[in-house]
Amino acid sequence: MIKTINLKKIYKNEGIEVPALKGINLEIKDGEMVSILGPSGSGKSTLLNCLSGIDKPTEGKIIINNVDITTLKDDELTTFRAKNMGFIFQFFNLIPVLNAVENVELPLLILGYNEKKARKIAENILIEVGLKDRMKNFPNMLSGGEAQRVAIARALVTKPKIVWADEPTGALDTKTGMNIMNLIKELNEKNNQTFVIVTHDPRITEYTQRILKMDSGLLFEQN
Ligand SMILES: Nc1ncnc2c1ncn2[C@@H]1O[C@H](COP(=O)(O)OP(=O)(O)OP(=O)(O)O)[C@@H](O)[C@H]1O
Repeated sequence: MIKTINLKKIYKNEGIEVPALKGINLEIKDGEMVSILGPSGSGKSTLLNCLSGIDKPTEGKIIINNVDITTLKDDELTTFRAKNMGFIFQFFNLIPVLNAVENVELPLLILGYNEKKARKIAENILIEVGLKDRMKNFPNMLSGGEAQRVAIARALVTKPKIVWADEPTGALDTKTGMNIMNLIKELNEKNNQTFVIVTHDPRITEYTQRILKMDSGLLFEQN
């Protein structure tokens, strides 16, 4: 379970304070697929960055699988994230000098899997996302939809309990975006992983079980 207690984030820049999160209390159950919807500047990315340990909150607790991640030391947090979390970004964030299968196997190599085993697992997951014939393509030889499938495969390859997605369809045309959402939904149902998807696009929320609406650093829940 993911739980926050009175989560606050205040950015401080040259003496100016910007309160981006003003006390967020949320609970997301294991296996849930949730969207966080809100206008530009409402704090969605800040919330996702705090929940996923990319950024540190100013105040409050973030409890993930019974661990308050705000109390972890940097190296403990890095290990916790590598073991428990996967990330999907708007612009895919693939490594340009690695081909598709090399991008996907990288998280496994970082976790210490041997090369043969990592390659096999990466190939299987690329088949699962429909990219059997694109394994050796470099990112610049993939369409946007294919690149996002590779990124999804990379996010899921370590079988994380939680997958964070920041505008996963933001750089794609509508049809490709909907295909990606169908794939994410299918994987969520099959693997019972928690998906938290940040978006400003209400169409994306139709794929999720629950919508958490944000405005001005606060959360308004909707079922
Ligand atoms: N590094 C920063 N320093 C100062 N203020 C920041 C910083 N990052 C974000 N903010 C401010 O915090 C608020 C929330 O920003 P955030 O990026 O979380 O919103 P968002 O809902 O994700 O917006 P968008 O949909 O446009 O990405 C905004 O007012 C923004 O200007």
